[in-house]
Parts: sequence; C-alpha cells; structure tokens
Amino acid sequence: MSTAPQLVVHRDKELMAQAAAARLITKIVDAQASRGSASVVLTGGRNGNGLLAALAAAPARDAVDWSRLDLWWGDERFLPEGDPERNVTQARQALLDAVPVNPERVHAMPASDGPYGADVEAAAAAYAQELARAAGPENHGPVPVFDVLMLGVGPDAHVASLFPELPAVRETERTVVGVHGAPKPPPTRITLTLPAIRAAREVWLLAAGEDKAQAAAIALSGAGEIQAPAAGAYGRARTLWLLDAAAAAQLPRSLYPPASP
Ligand SMILES: O=C1O[C@H](COP(=O)(O)O)[C@@H](O)[C@H](O)[C@H]1O
Repeated sequence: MSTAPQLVVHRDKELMAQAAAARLITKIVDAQASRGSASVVLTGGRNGNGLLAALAAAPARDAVDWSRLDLWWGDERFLPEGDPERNVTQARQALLDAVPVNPERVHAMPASDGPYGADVEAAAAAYAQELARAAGPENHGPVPVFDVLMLGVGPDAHVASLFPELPAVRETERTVVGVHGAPKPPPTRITLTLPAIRAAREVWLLAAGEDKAQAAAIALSGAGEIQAPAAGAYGRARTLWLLDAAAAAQLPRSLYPPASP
C-alpha cells in the first residue's frame, strides 16, 4: 500500500541538507534505541552527497553509534573500485572516512573490477543475495526493512538508477538489477528496484535546485512511475519529500506548503 507523500520545503539547498542531516541523525538514534541497530540506504548525486557532508559537519553526529549501523546503496555507477564517480567513493569522501563505521556493515555495491568483473547482472544478483541474507523472518521478504531509504531525484524524475521507460523501472520480481544504456553517464549501473525500495519503513526523496522543479511537479501530480520513477517510490510507513524552494517552485499550489525558515 502506498503512503501519501508528505512535503517539507526549506529555504535553500544548504538548509535542506542541514535539516535532512539532523532528521537522519534523530532517526538513526531512535532506531538504535528501539531495535538495537539501524539500517539506512544512501543515495548518490548532489543532494545525497550534500546531506552526507552536512552530517559530517554536524556536532550531533557523535550521538550516532556508527558501529551499529548498516549502510546500503540505492544504486551504483558500475565503475572500477575507487573511481571518483562511484557513489560509494563520494560517500566515503563526504562522510564515511570521518566516522567509525563498521566496515562489515558498509554494504557497497560491487565494482566493475570486482569479483564479477564486467558482468553487471551477476553483480546485481550478488547484491540481491546480500540483501536477502540480511533480511530476517520478521521482514517477510528478500530485503531488510530499512529504517530510512534516501533517493536523490534526477531532473528527469529518475531515482536510484531507475530511469524513465527503461526496463529496470518495470521490474516487479527482482530486488536488484543491472541497468544498461542509462541516459546519464555511466550507462551501466546497478539499482534497487521499486519493490525493494518499497520495503523501507521510510523513503525520503531529496530534491534541491531549479533543475529538479519540473521533476518534482510531475512526480507529485499523479504521473505514472514508468514515465516518472520518483512517483513510484514510497515507504511502508512514510514517504517524505525534502525540497528547497527552487525545486518546489513548480508544484501545484494545492501541494506547496509554506517554506520553513
Ligand atoms: O546518477 C545519479 O543521479 C541521481 C540524482 O543525482 P543529482 O546529482 O541530480 O542529484 C542519484 O540519485 C543517483 O543515486 C545517482 O547514481
């Protein structure tokens, strides 16, 4: 069952990143208090990395028990280990190298020079197995119930590496698939599918900047998920759109909440 999107609009992208980082810290601390550990799915892209940098700069980051946190990725650019364009490389630079995460709980997607070589389908299947191993019986499915799954929204309304009209966005069975011919470089990628995304307790969609305004307006105005994958991303308990004023500028007035200070 889909959860209706809730919107929070911040003045600008810097404030959005700081507020989202504060929100994430609270979520992780609460999940660790109630369940012992937390699981978060990271996103690549400008907004996702901005949030991680804001988290790294927040004094409250020390409230998180980084050793009791599982980190997963919503998608990855299928490139060699350490490539500066890999989402995991960027996340390490923005945050992970600065906090005491448990390396065994940092679940990066395979690289193109890893154990599966250039076989992106095998790499995607291996990540699906890793997710399935982490899912307990209480999860009732092949992926863990992530506490928070974050998704940057692309200007074409893509999320993770689910691009409009490509086969990955139509996937209904597998939890992770390889992507070929992505319109944004690199063309070969690995991505969670919509069924895997929807296993999350909370899905947060991040959109800041005027180049995201049209995508946000389309996805939030009833577009189909094949044409606007962001429209198909929702969580079990909550779907939260975190926007800045520029990205919210084209939303129908009925949806546009007042900007937070
Ligand atoms: O390539 C990607 O793009 C999207 C959005 O990135 P942005 O820079 O336009 O914010 C991102 O969500 C995804 O993880 C990434 O692989």
